[in-house]
Amino acid sequence: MTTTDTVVFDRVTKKYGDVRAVDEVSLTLRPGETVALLGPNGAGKSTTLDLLLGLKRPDSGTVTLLGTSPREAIVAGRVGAMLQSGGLMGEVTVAELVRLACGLHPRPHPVSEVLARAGLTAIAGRRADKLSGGQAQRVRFALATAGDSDLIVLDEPTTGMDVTARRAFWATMRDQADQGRTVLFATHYLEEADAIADRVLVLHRGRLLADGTATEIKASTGMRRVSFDLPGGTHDGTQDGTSVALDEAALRRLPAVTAVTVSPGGTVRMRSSDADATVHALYGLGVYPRNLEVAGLGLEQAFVALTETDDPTGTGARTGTEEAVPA
Ligand SMILES: Nc1ncnc2c1ncn2[C@@H]1O[C@H](COP(=O)(O)OP(=O)(O)OP(=O)(O)O)[C@@H](O)[C@H]1O
Repeated sequence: MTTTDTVVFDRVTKKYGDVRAVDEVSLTLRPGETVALLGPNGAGKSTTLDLLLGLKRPDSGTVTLLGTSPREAIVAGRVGAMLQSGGLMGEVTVAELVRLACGLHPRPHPVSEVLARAGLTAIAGRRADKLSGGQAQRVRFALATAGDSDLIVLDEPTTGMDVTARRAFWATMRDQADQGRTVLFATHYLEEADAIADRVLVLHRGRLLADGTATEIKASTGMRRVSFDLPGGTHDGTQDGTSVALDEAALRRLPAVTAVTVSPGGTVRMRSSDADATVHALYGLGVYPRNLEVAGLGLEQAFVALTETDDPTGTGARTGTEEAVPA
């Protein structure tokens, strides 16, 4: 393993016509880091991974892998990748496919070890094109870890895997990072990013909106979650039982509130940029909430808050009116 930075993007831009799929992105990934790449559909995650793997060339800026070009790093077997698309070769067994991948790698691991790590030993004799979705994902994972690579790139790796397979997969990846490898994965599962990644990158409309630990990203929004139950499960939550029109619209008008949902059972969830002011105003309305909780945002809510304030007009206006506040 080398101490050179594993990945360096220096002001990388990739355009498709008028679309800036990747827009002036600069980042550095280091050995031993597990990094999640997050972003809504079309944010530029796959394009970023393609640029990183040398499958696409930037229009401007430079991509450096392990101190050299993506192509050279890949030819030297220093990068293992598990991409979303692509069927597996037919007519061959899982073991034959893994043997082939190991045979092509300059620093291969033993075939039996690769099969075992991916949980494929029991189905090693099956035809590779006759597998379930989750099994096929595990084969792709095996191909990505066939040799001793410095960087492992995974595009939505756990899609289709069941809970047990997912757990085993991430334990293995953690192990790979502990051995000094860099693991970069794109995902839509924010809870996985939160639980597994040392570092989270948030892409939106091609730009890198956030780069930090999950904790830093949650805190960076400056937002808090405020939740409470309305007395009696109704929307009339006054102390003396008299009615206040406390519907979603009224809650939305409270100071600093940026999002509201009210469940049919009367549980209110709000997002606020100043929880003290919001709660104070709530009491000011004569409402006495039960089970009041004020907490930091989860990664999913932080992600929504970050990406929705990055609107195309640059005005910070919210997108969508029927916004949900994930629990
Ligand atoms: N070959 C292409 N030709 C034209 N536009 C493209 C091409 N590939 C991607 N794009 C556009 O570039 C932008 C980024 O796409 P990309 O596939 O990188 O996003 P993504 O974050 O991986 O999305 P998803 O989560 O849906 O997989 C999108 O607006 C997409 O429509």
